[in-house]
Amino acid sequence: MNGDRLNRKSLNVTPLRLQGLVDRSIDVLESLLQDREVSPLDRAAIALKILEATGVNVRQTLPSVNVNLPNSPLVLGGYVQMENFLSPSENKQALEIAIASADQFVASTTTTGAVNYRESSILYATKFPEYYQFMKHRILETLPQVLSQLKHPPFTVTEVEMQLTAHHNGGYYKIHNDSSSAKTKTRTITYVYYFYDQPKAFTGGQLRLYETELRNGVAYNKETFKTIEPINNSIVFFDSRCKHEVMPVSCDSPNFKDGRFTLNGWLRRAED
Ligand SMILES: O=C(O)CCC(=O)C(=O)O
Ligand SMILES: [Fe+2]
Repeated sequence: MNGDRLNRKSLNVTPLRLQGLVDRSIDVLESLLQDREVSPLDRAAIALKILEATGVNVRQTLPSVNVNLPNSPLVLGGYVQMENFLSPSENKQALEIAIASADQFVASTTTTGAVNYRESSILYATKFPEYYQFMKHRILETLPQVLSQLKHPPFTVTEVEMQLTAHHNGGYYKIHNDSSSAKTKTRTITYVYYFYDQPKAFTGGQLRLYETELRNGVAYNKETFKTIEPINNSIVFFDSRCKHEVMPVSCDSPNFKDGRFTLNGWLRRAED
């Protein structure tokens, strides 16, 4: 039906009846807005419609708020990079742990089980409990600043996952995000701390962070990306839903100590 012709006259509605309808409609919307059984996204959509009907331009009024408004998919791609994250001796200690535990690394896998998707080896944090605790505290004390720079809402961290990952000659990790399986969906922020022996013996190994569009909770990477150099003693934080990739590593040295190492992991929130 043509909206212009849908007016009070053509429906033959009295002003009083119309006012009653408007009042009841507002009541329905108001109760939906407060109904916890209605998903936050649906409530946001209702709130947006009401605001738009009242003439408030939300996109103009709240340009810096990182909310997933209907019709405007959330785009991720921001990151925080900090250089000289640890003291020189703490940085050296990470390399010492990696070297001393060289025979305890295991081949990495992916949650989807995809083959030829990733080439690296991992040392689980249970093998370095003291350093895990130390690093966990450093990360948690940095988090408020990181979240504010990422414009990410604060959340309660329920777990800090950590592993020590080594990429040697031919190592890589193709495009993925860190939170798209049932087991990983509460991963919220990814961190990657880079370290290696100097002089640096490898080339490549950059982190590519793709602009990522979230539509109905599914992440799609765009063509555009930022390139992050894995600088010794630097750390990078980003939203775990953001798509990323580790570019191939080339290294002439056959020595384990000459690899590209990371202490990397994820800050988890509680289940919804
Ligand atoms: O090593 C990096 O730069 C990123 C590692 C990564 O993406 C991961 O372990 O999930
Ligand atoms: Fe990742």
